[in-house]
Amino acid sequence: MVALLQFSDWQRHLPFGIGDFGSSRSLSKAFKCVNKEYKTTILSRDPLLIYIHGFISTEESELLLKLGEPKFEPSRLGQNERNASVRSSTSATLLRNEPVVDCIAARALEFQGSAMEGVLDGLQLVRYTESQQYNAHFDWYRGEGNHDPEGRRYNRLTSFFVIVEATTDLDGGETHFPEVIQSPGLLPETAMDSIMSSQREEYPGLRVKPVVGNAIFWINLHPNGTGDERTLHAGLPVNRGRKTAMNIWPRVYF
Ligand SMILES: O=C(O)CCC(=O)C(=O)O
Ligand SMILES: [Fe+2]
Repeated sequence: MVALLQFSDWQRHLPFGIGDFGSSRSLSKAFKCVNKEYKTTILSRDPLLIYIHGFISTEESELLLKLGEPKFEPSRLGQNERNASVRSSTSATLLRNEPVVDCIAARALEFQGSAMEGVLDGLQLVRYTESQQYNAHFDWYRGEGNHDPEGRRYNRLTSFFVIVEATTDLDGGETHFPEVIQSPGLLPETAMDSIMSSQREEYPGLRVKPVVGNAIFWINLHPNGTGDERTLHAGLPVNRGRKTAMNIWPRVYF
């Protein structure tokens, strides 16, 4: 069943949503936010890592690309720093109040259930072309976490990494979790083949292939709020073609 999500439903989830609210001619004004159906596969129990099949529709990915297209600029590390040897991709910040963006944000919060205060970081597209990559890193902040403009302390509780574009010639560009070993018996080989790339000795661990519309979700923090080192991950170099994805990072406040 596909139900229409009312404006008030998803607005209620996003009381303090951050992001760029700047004005735009809403490209996605005619877009209808539906409760999209998707399927899930657990890739790892601990840390929890879930693969989501069909998290966004073709219409949604096309709209996201249209919105992001004019805005790609070299990706940052943290707030302002740039270092192409660590992260050589380009990024485009997506505007909030854009129906397709808010629809996907609401879907992400609904997926994780314990939506806390519904505040999201990210909401940006990240794009890799040939030889571009993002070295192994954590999405969570070390130490005390980060502070919002009101001085409240938070960290990134979870991560959604949603593939928005993967050209037909795309080679490489897997999301690699070197510390995650596939839980024995969790998945049949055949299911794994469609999600994982074949063995690449130089990258042991979990290598998730970029497939348009699908997403990876994981939990960044231990129950006591500290960062889980096992969530270390990288965007492996794209050897050929182009990959574009969307980051969503729901926060937890302390
Ligand atoms: O490109 C990838 O596969 C991962 C990107 C990533 O981890 C990030 O943007 O934080
Ligand atoms: Fe990341």
